[in-house]
Amino acid sequence: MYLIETKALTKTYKGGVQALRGMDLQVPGGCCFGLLGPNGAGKSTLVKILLSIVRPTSGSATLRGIDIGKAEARRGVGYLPEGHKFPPYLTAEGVCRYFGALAGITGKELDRQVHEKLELVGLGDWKDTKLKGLSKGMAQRVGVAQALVGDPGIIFLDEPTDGVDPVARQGLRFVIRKVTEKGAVVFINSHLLSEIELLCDQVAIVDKGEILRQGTVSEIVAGVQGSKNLVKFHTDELPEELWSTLEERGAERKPDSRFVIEIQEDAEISGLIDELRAAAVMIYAVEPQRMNLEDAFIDLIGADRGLQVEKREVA
Ligand SMILES: Nc1ncnc2c1ncn2[C@@H]1O[C@H](COP(=O)(O)OP(=O)(O)OP(=O)(O)O)[C@@H](O)[C@H]1O
Repeated sequence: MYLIETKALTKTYKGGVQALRGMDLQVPGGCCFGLLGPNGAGKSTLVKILLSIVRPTSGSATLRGIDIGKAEARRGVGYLPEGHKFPPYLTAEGVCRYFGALAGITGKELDRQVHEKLELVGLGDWKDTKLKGLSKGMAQRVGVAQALVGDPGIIFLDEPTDGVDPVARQGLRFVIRKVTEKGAVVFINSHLLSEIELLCDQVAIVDKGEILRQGTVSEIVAGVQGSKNLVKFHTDELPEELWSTLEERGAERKPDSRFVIEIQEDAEISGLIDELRAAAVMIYAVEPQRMNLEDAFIDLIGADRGLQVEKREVA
């Protein structure tokens, strides 16, 4: 059973905007799932439908196998909205208590949950501070903590690292991993591709209300049109004769005694190293130049919009 599943989900807003055009999505448990797409792609609409904030026009969706039309589907669901505005007069603890109580948690269990989740996001010492006295990144961590109170099995986080500094961001990655290890799904909406690349086991790229591709980051990156397997070498100056043979095979000189060459298989790297060493050339570094999620995203969205997209240059 998938923890989140949608079938042919569509949404046409009043005025005729088709925000979703038949979305089929399956998200298993124990995974961090990233939803990526440009502005207006339909990401928030999808999350709002799953949380019953917006009604779909057609199609169906389930959370833990329960139809989203039933209130029961939302039991055990945590949510951090984008740009949340929790009352500034509440303390960090107050926010977590408020949302924990709304989820039906009471008494000692609420005390335990609130304490545990604030510690988890590194705000145990700030529990009595009012939100207006916390930095943006700290308030965001309070938002993550409240979404985790009650140990929900499905957690939606909209732009969770917005305003969070790099050290705290790493802390949040640790928190998310801990949660998914226990079998929960963390569903992330983010514009930060590098963050999604670090965090998510599964990614879906959406545009104009449709999923263009879904899979692991490496599966999505492997599908980039015209993606090349490039390797960058950093060596001593090459003898001219050797350079000529490499150039004939498509090698390209780069600054500071570096060159880049396309290979078909990783096994070719050893052969190249042997050739360089046979000519007594010192090798300082060999770096495969992998495409990243941003390249894949730009490639897919560009193709979807009929744009010619320049591939990233290897420096
Ligand atoms: N309440 C609404 N009424 C009419 N149109 C809407 C409404 N909400 C969203 N839309 C439109 O639906 C489309 C999808 O919007 P949505 O907010 O779901 O996209 P998004 O991918 O979350 O975008 P962003 O990254 O900018 O938040 C857009 O064209 C948007 O203008």
